[in-house]
Amino acid sequence: MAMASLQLNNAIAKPLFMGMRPSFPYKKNSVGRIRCAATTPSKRYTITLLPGDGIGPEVISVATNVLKLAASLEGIEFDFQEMLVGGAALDSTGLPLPAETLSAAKQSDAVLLGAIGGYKWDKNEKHLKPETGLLQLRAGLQVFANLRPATVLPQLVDASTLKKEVAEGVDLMVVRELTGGIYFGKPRGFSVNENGQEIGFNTEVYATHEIDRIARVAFETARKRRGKLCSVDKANVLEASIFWRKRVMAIASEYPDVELSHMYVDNAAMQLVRDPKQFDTIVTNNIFGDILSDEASMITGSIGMLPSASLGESGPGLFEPIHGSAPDIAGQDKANPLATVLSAAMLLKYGLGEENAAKRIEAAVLDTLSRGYRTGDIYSSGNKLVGCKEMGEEVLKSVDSQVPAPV
Ligand SMILES: NC(=O)C1=CN([C@@H]2O[C@H](COP(=O)(O)OP(=O)(O)OC[C@H]3O[C@@H](n4cnc5c(N)ncnc54)[C@H](O)[C@@H]3O)[C@@H](O)[C@H]2O)C=CC1
Ligand SMILES: CC(C)CC(=O)C(=O)O
Ligand SMILES: [Mg+2]
Repeated sequence: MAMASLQLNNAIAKPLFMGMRPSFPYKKNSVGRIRCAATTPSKRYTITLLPGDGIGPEVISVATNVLKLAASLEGIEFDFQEMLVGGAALDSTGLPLPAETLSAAKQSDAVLLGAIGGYKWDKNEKHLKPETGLLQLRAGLQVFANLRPATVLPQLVDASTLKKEVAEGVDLMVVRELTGGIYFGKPRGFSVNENGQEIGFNTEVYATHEIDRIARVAFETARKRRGKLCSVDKANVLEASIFWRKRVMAIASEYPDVELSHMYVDNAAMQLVRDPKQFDTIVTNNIFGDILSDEASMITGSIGMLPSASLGESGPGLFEPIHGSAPDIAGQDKANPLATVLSAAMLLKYGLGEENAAKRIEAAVLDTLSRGYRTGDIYSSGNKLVGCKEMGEEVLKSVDSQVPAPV
């Protein structure tokens, strides 16, 4: 648990995911030409692995190998404990988040998750859905700040669905509130209204402290980036958004150096594809952040490229790709593992404070892409089409061959 309580401070004290920026100063070299000398292992961390469902186990297997190798080159060792979550946990234990999984996660230094969910469990009652297990995990770890960086890598400009001149150079960060809002609000449920009609309902609710703490994370994040924060809400319609905006404006007085703007979520969805370069840091609630980050991922080429870090005030962070279990491609070796590999880099950097090992992974991903390897979701002609496993093997080769990144 050594570094765990430092996570949020660490995350907001440093430029978030600067390593993904095209200007990242790493030394690219041909695979196999240079072999880094391993240092003597001196640090040991416990990592809880939660592969989950669908493509989850495929991408976790790749990311774990990359994590191990990159860390070992920095003298870091891991004790991995693999636990059940989601549909896999339901099938084995009858619960989407068994108590022993949460307990193991809480006691570890960081948690790396693949994805949960699948057709098999879609008709389950709410409390027996894989998704409920994920929400319980996030709430149980109290990881309220979900950082989702969307960076268009120079190697992948052609993979973007947007025109080159629109996509090129995009580097934004979505700061999503993760443990409140409509995904958790009460009352919720099914009922019958006064006309005898069946209804389903949820509640979007935020308390002062929930908005204040995510706003502070977002202001700190923006301060370390390009100093611009856009708060996205629906304050023209929703009381919860009117309150959100009021609190964000109140917290803004603590950050006079950060330029704050506000945008309605429908406009934000449109602006993201019209002119994404206008955004630096976006702060928004749980559901809007979920949706807008999926949209932002496509600017970068694929949802298979976007990592995330979920951090709290103390305790281990949760690191996961932003995508789901992709049942349509599960078990076919088609998944892009890079979002999970990059989530492992975020784990090292923000979860453990092991920035050099994180840089090794980020540099290896860039190197692998520079060498032309592409999974189907980011493929464009002239490149080498590979599956999930082969992409993982190529990233490992790049990790193995890198000059250590500068501190
Ligand atoms: N954090 C999590 O574990 C999440 C779980 N889910 C769950 O996942 C299941 C499927 O949900 P969907 O709405 O289909 O979202 P999804 O993100 O799983 O898939 C959407 C589309 O993107 C593709 N895709 C996703 N990840 C990819 C990757 N790494 N490489 C290549 N292609 C990739 C899929 O093949 C699919 O066509 C559902 O049960 C859902 O509840 C959804 C989102 C997040
Ligand atoms: C599966 C949901 C619980 C959440 C989701 O889609 C996400 O966090 O990206
Ligand atoms: Mg989502």
